[in-house]
Amino acid sequence: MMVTGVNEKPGNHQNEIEARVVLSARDLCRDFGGFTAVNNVNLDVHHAKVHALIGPNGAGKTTVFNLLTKFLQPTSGKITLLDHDITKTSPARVARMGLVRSFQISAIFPHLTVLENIRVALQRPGNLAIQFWLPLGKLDVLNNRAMELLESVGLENEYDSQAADLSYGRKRVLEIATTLALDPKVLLLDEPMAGMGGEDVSMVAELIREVAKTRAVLMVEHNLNVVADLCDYITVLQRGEILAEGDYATVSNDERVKVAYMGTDHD
Ligand SMILES: Nc1ncnc2c1ncn2[C@@H]1O[C@H](COP(=O)(O)OP(=O)(O)OP(=O)(O)O)[C@@H](O)[C@H]1O
Repeated sequence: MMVTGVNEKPGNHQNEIEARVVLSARDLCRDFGGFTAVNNVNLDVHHAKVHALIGPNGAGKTTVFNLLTKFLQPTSGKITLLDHDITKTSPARVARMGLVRSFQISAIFPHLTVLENIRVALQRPGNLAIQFWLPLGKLDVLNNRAMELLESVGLENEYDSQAADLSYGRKRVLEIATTLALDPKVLLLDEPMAGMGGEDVSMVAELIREVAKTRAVLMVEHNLNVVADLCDYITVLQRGEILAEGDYATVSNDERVKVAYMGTDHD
């Protein structure tokens, strides 16, 4: 029998963690010269949820990503990560704090093996767990951790293959695995399904679903079937502003969204 304290309500703590906002933007604006690319955007990204940022070309999605990861400074507004104000923090520091962005396939080394790619990622600056072990000469720890990571994404059988020889979808899985080496609290994915066929889309969607069990995922995605299937919450941008937000049913039934983005023929 499970014993609980008088004041404890089983499940409440878990609910609190799951409801937790880990990344937020308030009144985020970015001008380029006289042009406002992002205008008063407010976002709350929650732990253990998949949040999509969608919108037509030029809506400001990439600029929002660049602002959140600090590759761009906002003209005004505030960004908070895990209750810390990161509005003026450097990109390297926000990455160390747990906000990690995945850059599609170009981020992997094609002539290294799958395992070597993960080892490189594990040895990146900021990966304190591994730096702690290496001076002790425990290189096996690195290999073990790399294999664990490969198992967690289903690439363990390809550990000795050259990354260049992987299928397109598996290259994407490997790339996401390299970002997991940093143990992000918030993972930003820029069009993770770009250029992929159906089977690969299912494989990567499954991985994202798994990854989001223990962290927040914010993704820019054009494939609306993926968004419908995978994402808990959707923010629709248009001309730098939030046009609509909510779950897929809410945004896909919004007349303004139908007109501006989806077209009325999308089911
Ligand atoms: N460095 C820049 N200088 C000037 N204008 C820029 C700059 N970066 C983006 N813009 C403009 O800001 C607007 C938003 O661009 P952004 O790339 O964020 O849109 P997006 O939603 O990511 O589009 P896409 O889906 O085509 O990638 C566009 O009109 C773009 O031309």
